[in-house]
Amino acid sequence: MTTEQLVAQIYKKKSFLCIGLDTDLEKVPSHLLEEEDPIFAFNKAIIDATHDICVSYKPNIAFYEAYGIKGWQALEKTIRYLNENFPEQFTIADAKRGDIGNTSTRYAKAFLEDLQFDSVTIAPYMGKDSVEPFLAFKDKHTILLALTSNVGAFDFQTKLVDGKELYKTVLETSKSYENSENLMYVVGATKAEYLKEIRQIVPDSFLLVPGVGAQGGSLKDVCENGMNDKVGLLINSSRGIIYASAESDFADAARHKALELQRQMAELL
Ligand SMILES: O=C(O)c1cc(=O)[nH]c(=O)n1[C@@H]1O[C@H](COP(=O)(O)O)[C@@H](O)[C@H]1O
Repeated sequence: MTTEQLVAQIYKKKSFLCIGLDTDLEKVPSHLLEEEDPIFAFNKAIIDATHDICVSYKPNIAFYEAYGIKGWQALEKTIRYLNENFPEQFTIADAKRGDIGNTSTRYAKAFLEDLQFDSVTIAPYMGKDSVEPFLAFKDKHTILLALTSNVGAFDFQTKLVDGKELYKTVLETSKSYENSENLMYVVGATKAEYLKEIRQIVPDSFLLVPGVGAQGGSLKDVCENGMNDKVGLLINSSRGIIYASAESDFADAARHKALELQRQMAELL
């Protein structure tokens, strides 16, 4: 999917919501555990109930890998279901990969070519040759961790290196990578006060902003500081939406929570 197509969807739906499919069998309604593939059954119900009010889905790969081959099969079914039925959705493999070049090439092939995700999250720590293999895919997007939502972000990301915060160096340096137009960045919603400065470095890039809902980030603060003239934001919420209820009404409850966020987004557009 191109960035222009993503922007068009955002204006059409008046939504820049990304729903996180962090599917945990300890949290899904117990009646689903009788299904042949409970993870996929849960994801499908959530997608069917919310696809018209969000523009993106982000399965976090850890939640699938944790169930071995069955988890991977559920991930495959989920991305295939999305691509076949809702091709307008921007899909994110939240895998946080990145390795020496030839290994990154295999990760990129797995998520962008084999599974056909639109994008994948990448850790920048290993630098240029670990990121560029992902950027080589046309109309696919590499979402680089810049300033993350967790407390550990202060261990390295905000530390001064040669007089500059490390996350700023990540933003600036990555702009010189080949095919850097395919870059997006992760900035946690809990770090909204940093967004104005981040926008000075990457005014046009899309930012994936997780951390509203369960982690306490504010949608309003993120939009005030981080929105650009093409919106430029994808706001992710996972637990706050998908686990709104653990009963048989879970999909309706998820829709209700997603709708609350979408309505706030529509007002901010
Ligand atoms: O890359 C991410 O998506 C990510 C980066 C970050 O800084 N913080 C963060 O929470 N995430 C992911 O975003 C999701 C947030 O989930 P909730 O806190 O349940 O909304 C999880 O899948 C996290 O792994």
